[in-house]
Amino acid sequence: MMESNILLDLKDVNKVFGTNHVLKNINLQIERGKFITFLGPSGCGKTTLLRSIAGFYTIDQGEVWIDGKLVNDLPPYKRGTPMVFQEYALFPHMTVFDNIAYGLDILKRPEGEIQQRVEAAMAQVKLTGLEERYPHEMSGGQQQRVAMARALVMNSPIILLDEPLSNLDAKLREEVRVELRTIQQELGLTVIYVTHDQLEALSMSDQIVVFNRGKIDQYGTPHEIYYEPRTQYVADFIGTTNFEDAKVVKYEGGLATVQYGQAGDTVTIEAREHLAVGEEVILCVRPESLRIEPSETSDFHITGIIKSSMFLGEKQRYFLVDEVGKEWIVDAYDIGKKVYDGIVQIGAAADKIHIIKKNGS
Ligand SMILES: Nc1ncnc2c1ncn2[C@@H]1O[C@H](COP(=O)(O)OP(=O)(O)OP(=O)(O)O)[C@@H](O)[C@H]1O
Repeated sequence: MMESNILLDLKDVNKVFGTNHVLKNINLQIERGKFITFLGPSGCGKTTLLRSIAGFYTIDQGEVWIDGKLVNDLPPYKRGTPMVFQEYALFPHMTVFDNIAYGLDILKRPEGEIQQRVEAAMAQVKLTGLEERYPHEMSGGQQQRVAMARALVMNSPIILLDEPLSNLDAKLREEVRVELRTIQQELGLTVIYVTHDQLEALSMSDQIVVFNRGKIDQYGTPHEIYYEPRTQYVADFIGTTNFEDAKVVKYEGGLATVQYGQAGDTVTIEAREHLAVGEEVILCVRPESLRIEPSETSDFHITGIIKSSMFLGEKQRYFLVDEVGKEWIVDAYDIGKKVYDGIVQIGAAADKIHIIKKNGS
């Protein structure tokens, strides 16, 4: 029989704490060898789902399948889904070797087997030779490798990481991020990573699951999540987006002509979902897709006054207030800190505008 590529299959998973319905009909399939991120603000249910997969919580309804097996009734240690927490939860008083051997010790595996498996795991994460070190004698990146080795030694099909980098400073975080992604790719591991940090999610993942109050709003590649958000919630949560209400006046062959703004201007945009004439939609435009004083007539344009600007290192961010008093954010990368006086136009090409259905979220 061919091995299925789906390693984790969640079917209609529901979890309730008292009167708090924390997970609402979660359906999700995760492929082998992928780096998956659960992304969303605090309290949206990411950790609850991770713990439900690991078996620390019993779900109220639904099914959790791991590697073709229904695991609803299995305790955590029989699921093969170790979790790595903040600061990797290494035991500070134990050597690296003992930290990695811990899970096998608990299972009372024979000495020789433990020795051999720990050495193999240490070689996989390139830590051979550091067996006798203590966690505090290692860099953040090395500690992350120990945490991974601890999961690898158990031959786990999935490794679950709950905000493992949240206590590190910005520079170390970035270093460890790269480290983690490298190990995952080199060893073809399946990793589920929980974070509320969108940059972390965008930069590390094969697929991102965006949570919105206990539901999945979108499951897609970082590129899809960023450029083709399915709901206003996703567009708003990931990066910065300008929104404009519009109405569909024509829809034909996947092209929607929409009317927007005070003067009733129109723009024709490729639409991924079927739209009806008369339907209310929201246009999403990223700050980097807008130009101030666009040289040629752009497909989409807004008139207003630049109220302020902000230096952000690689770019200058401008805040424009349009004719109805709404604020627009425009990022300029190439013009230095130019001062604009009086009425200006900002514009974007039609292919930089994304349409979302108004009832999307
Ligand atoms: N053991 C528990 N008992 C009761 N309520 C809980 C428990 N664990 C979580 N909750 C509640 O479930 C909801 C989701 O919490 P969860 O920790 O899953 O969110 P999260 O998205 O991981 O957020 P954070 O990033 O803050 O951990 C919250 O309202 C929380 O208060």
